[in-house]
Amino acid sequence: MTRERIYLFDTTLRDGAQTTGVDFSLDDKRAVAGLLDKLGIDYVEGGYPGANPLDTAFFSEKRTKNAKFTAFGMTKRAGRSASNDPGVAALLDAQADAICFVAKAWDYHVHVALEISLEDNLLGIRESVAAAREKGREVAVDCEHFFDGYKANPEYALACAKAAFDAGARWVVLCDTNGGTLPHEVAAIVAEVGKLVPGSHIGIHAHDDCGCAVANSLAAVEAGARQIQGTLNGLGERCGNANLVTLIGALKLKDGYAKRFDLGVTDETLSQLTHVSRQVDEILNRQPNRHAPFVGASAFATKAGIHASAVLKDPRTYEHVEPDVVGNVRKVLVSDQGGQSNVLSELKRLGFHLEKGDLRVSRLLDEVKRKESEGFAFEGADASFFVLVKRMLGEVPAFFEVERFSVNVERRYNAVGELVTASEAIVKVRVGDEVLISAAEGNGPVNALDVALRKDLGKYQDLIQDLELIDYKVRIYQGGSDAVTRVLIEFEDGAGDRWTTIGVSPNIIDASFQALTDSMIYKLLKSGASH
Ligand SMILES: CC(=O)SCCNC(=O)CCNC(=O)[C@H](O)C(C)(C)COP(=O)(O)OP(=O)(O)OC[C@H]1O[C@@H](n2cnc3c(N)ncnc32)[C@H](O)[C@@H]1OP(=O)(O)O
Ligand SMILES: CC(=O)C(=O)O
Repeated sequence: MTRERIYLFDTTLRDGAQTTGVDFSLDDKRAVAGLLDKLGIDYVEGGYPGANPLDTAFFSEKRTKNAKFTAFGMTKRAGRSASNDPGVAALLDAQADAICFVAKAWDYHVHVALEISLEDNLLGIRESVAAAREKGREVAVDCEHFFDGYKANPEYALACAKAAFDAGARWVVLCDTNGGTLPHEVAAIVAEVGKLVPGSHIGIHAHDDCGCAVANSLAAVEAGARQIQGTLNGLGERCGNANLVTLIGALKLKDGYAKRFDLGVTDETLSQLTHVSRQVDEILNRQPNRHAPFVGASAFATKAGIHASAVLKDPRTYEHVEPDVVGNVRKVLVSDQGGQSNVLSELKRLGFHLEKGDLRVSRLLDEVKRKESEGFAFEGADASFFVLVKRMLGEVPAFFEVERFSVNVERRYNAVGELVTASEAIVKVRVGDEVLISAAEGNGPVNALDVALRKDLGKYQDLIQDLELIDYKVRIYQGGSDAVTRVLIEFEDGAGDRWTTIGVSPNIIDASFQALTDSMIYKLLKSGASH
């Protein structure tokens, strides 16, 4: 069977920039374009030259090596020629391989938003496409609101698509701009367009307002479309766009597609998918979605005991694809939902050699379940689990003992009426026969406690010197008067290793203290320190 090509068109840097809370700098844009280029995306839409200085600057040079670098903008305004339209001029001036025009395809929008005649809108499409073709650019036309427009006035929506194609657009992209269309409607409407415009020239641009953007994109492919527009991690206006990361996973790995279609994304670059997805979140300072298909930290994490038992026998029992093909990893979590298989798997990963049936394994499982009922959650605190196992095995030396600590938090106005906040901590630790007292100030009580605790650990001081507190998370575990605070603290050491510990207490400082001391003990164990 000959395989057809599906072209991927990324609009992270344009529609993705329309996401609430997302602001790309020029460097961010460069970095994202580089990631997309390496991944094998066919078109990288870099933004809207002329709309703002940053996007105009981004188009001062071509930013991709392999992908077609694409400039986005609207068709010419009515009442002037394309050559006299500053918006079209900015697009033609851009150092881009391709231009993607947005054009109205819903008669209602032409009347209400543009306030022009239906014929003038068609003229705008034709003349804008022709102007770009004359300058040697490849052209795509995003037919805005195509599906809503088709439902309201199919003849006019089709006339817009046909006008774009006849004027020389390589791609006529059908947009579900408001994201309200369902897969069966997309399939039927794309098939109708296919009677006028060959499927090899039809694209789909789906928004996710019904949670159907990926399904709609696949439905369009089934109906003949051969270009898919989307964004990394589903960024985009309102609820976002079709998530290209998910689509790449489906198109590359699902039999129905992988056998029929080729993509620019190779098997090798597919293994970078998780990295690319997380890198974009890193660039944007966003928390990655743990539950993202294919690439989320939980996408191959097994928590339930019955699942874990089967996964350890054969991962295919609960996994639809292998995690490493997309650069992700399998994880079996230890929690109150798990059984001995979960614990054994985690023990093996951490380097402990205990067998199923060993009484220590069931004792450990009982202890995990008991502690989780108090509010602990070990699935996100691997270092605390490690310390717990070592304790159960009697392998934690008495490194140090904290005899007492106190924390003082002050908020006051000074003599000249300025607000002053201060936090101080004092920690008294016994290390062997030595009693050490340290005091420290911090930008908050936990910081002060952390600094005081790590100020002087006597003979262990050198081993904890390189620790850096990376992240601190607090969650109230139960509501009402029984509320307990769960604190998760992430540390990194000089070797670049990161780990997370947990503390639980009705008192936030005490919970933080538990997590801090677990981290010190973990680091000392990791360093091979002895009593
Ligand atoms: C569905 C989408 O996501 S389309 C992409 C939307 N993205 C953006 O809008 C981001 C960048 N946009 C911008 O920076 C600005 O809107 C600009 C620079 C493009 C235009 O700014 P302004 O000239 O101040 O216009 P403004 O944003 O207020 O309104 C848009 C104008 O474009 C017209 N217009 C909208 N779509 C089209 C089109 N496809 N073809 C021709 N004109 C259009 C509107 O009728 C409106 O005209 P009006 O001012 O005569 O009423
Ligand atoms: C073009 C575009 O972003 C849309 O119609 O949603």
